[in-house]
Amino acid sequence: MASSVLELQSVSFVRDGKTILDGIDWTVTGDQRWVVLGPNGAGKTTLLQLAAALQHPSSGTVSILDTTLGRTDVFELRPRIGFASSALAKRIPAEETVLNVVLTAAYSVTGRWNERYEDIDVRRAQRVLQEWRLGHLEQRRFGTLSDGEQKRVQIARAIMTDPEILLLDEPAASLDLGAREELLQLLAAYASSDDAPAIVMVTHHVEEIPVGFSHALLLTEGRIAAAGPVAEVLTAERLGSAFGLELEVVEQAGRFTARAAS
Ligand SMILES: Nc1ncnc2c1ncn2[C@@H]1O[C@H](COP(=O)(O)OP(=O)(O)OP(=O)(O)O)[C@@H](O)[C@H]1O
Repeated sequence: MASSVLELQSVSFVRDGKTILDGIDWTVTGDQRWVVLGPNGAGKTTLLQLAAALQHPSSGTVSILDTTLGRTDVFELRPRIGFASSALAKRIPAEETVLNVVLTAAYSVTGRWNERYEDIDVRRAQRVLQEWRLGHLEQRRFGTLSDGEQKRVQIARAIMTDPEILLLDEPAASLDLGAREELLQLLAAYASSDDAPAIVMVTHHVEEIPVGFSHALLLTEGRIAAAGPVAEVLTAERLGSAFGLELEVVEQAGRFTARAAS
């Protein structure tokens, strides 16, 4: 079995007297691709922020890539973690070129300013852009891209540093059908490659789970309702209970759909 890249033990997260996460025990190994699902406010984004070393737990331990939060320099740890979220994307300057948005990841900053980049970084950024079907856009300003293109740039940026774990917060949110399907195809291809890192993706919709994702975690009111292989977790009963309605869930060729039971 692959070794763990993320391990949460008895983790709770409290803010302003509100318990946002409670008693979370969760292990992710290098060969796993997880989807995290749950109703609005369940704590999914908070969970991802702990995994990204952007927050510390109120109690319990969070170990990321064999280092324990609170006992490590997060500035050394963060470049080993790929993270993409719409909150992070809002900090990307609209006038920055696509190539620079990806290149700056090498230094974990969101604008280009005065860093010097090696040719090898530029070549890697160009290769990653090609892989995410963005090669023709490398000199375009980030702010002029479509939502679908911007989402792909965010992922390209997150994987630029060759991370050991990739965390994606709602990568397909707000995309139209074509852009969503293109992104899911790219994510499925990336997730299936041998050298891909562990992946954790937060989403609201089972329709947004790429083919090949192996595990699912269902979060409700800050607690784990179910966690394990997708076939065991993404059942009508478990999803219905998490979202509080009777559901029909269909799996076909590795993709899922869910709707209210008639
Ligand atoms: N800093 C904070 N202080 C107080 N409450 C917070 C803080 N951050 C998050 N919360 C609350 O914690 C809960 C969980 O938030 P979180 O964003 O993690 O949930 P989520 O599952 O990602 O939600 P959504 O699906 O709506 O994006 C929400 O009720 C939110 O309002």
